[in-house]
Amino acid sequence: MKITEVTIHQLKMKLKDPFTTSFGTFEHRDFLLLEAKDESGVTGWGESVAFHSPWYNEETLQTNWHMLEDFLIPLLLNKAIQHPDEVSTLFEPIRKNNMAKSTLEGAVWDIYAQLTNQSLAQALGGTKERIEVGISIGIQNDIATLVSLVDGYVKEGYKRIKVKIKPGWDVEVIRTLRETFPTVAFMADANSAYRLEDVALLKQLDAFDLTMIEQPLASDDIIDHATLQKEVATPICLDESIHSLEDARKAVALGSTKIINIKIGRVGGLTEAKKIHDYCLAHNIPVWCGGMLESGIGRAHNVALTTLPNFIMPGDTASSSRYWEKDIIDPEVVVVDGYIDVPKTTGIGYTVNKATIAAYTEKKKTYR
Ligand SMILES: O=C(O)CCC(=O)C1=CC=C[C@@H](O)[C@@H]1C(=O)O
Ligand SMILES: [Mg+2]
Repeated sequence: MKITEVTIHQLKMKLKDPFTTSFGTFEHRDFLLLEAKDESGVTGWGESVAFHSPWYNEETLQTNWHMLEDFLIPLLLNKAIQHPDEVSTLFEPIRKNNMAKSTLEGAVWDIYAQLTNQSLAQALGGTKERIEVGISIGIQNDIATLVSLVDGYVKEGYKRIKVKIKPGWDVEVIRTLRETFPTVAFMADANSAYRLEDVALLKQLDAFDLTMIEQPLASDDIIDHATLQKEVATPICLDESIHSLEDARKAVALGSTKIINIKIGRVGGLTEAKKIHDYCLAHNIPVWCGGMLESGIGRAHNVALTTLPNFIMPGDTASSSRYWEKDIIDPEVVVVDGYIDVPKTTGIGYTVNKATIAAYTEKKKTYR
């Protein structure tokens, strides 16, 4: 297999619901799509999950475009490879920049699956025919609004509801949700909003039977999470702290985490994501697939990854219609009663709608 052409598309898509983070509120999702062609003309697609500003990690659309154009595409273009696993090996001389790496590697996996007449799920070794998913709800202006949103999603059939917490928006919010929805599976994502000194407050959350608390402490920490896990009963799940198999190994060895949120872009691609999955399976650490407000292409990659056996907790891969008036794939990703049927067709399993992509594209560039 030889990649002979790459096109980077920069898109802006309006979010149906504004997305509030520590950095502010986003009305739109800006992102890169990467379209790669091999020498036989087979086309594969990848998606950069980097945001337009470095609030989640140090990468942005612009750093991704720079890394792809000046380093990663030149390393791969016209290079004969046998398997997508070789892409991350080719990229080893490049430090970090995992989201940029994942963008190109994902397109190669899509091409490889088509060339071997497999779905991406099959190419990864996945066997599930449907995957169970949850939904992530951002911080709301008041608790009544949050309760109403949760009620709607529970009625839609989502089996797990993820809510954000931060100092001042935590114990009372979770208490109200638990009192209103006694049996719903709730988890809380703190996005590093707390410190080890907040242990007494975080222990109060033990009363509400959360399935996990995601990333309570610093985004580059493993040590303090181990100390915290000894103090709280609720399982800690790491997201931002885990960038590689090595990070996962150390976090598991230290007892810093009982669950890992795997995000393909954060860990540098599907090959590394599979290695982390396999390691966690061998060490009885359940994993689930996190979300990054992806378009249909990133969503399709998440669906395929989630078919691996140790993805035993519902992930954040909600339906396309949760985010977009019109997604860029046909059919869109649809959640029915908390499940997504896994496509059986080759590659990512959804048709990429180039006309819709063009409608959202602000700029693009082709490399040969
Ligand atoms: O894609 C989705 O719907 C999940 C989005 C989501 O919860 C997150 C995306 C990026 C950073 C965080 O805010 C949060 C997460 O940490 O998982
Ligand atoms: Mg998270």
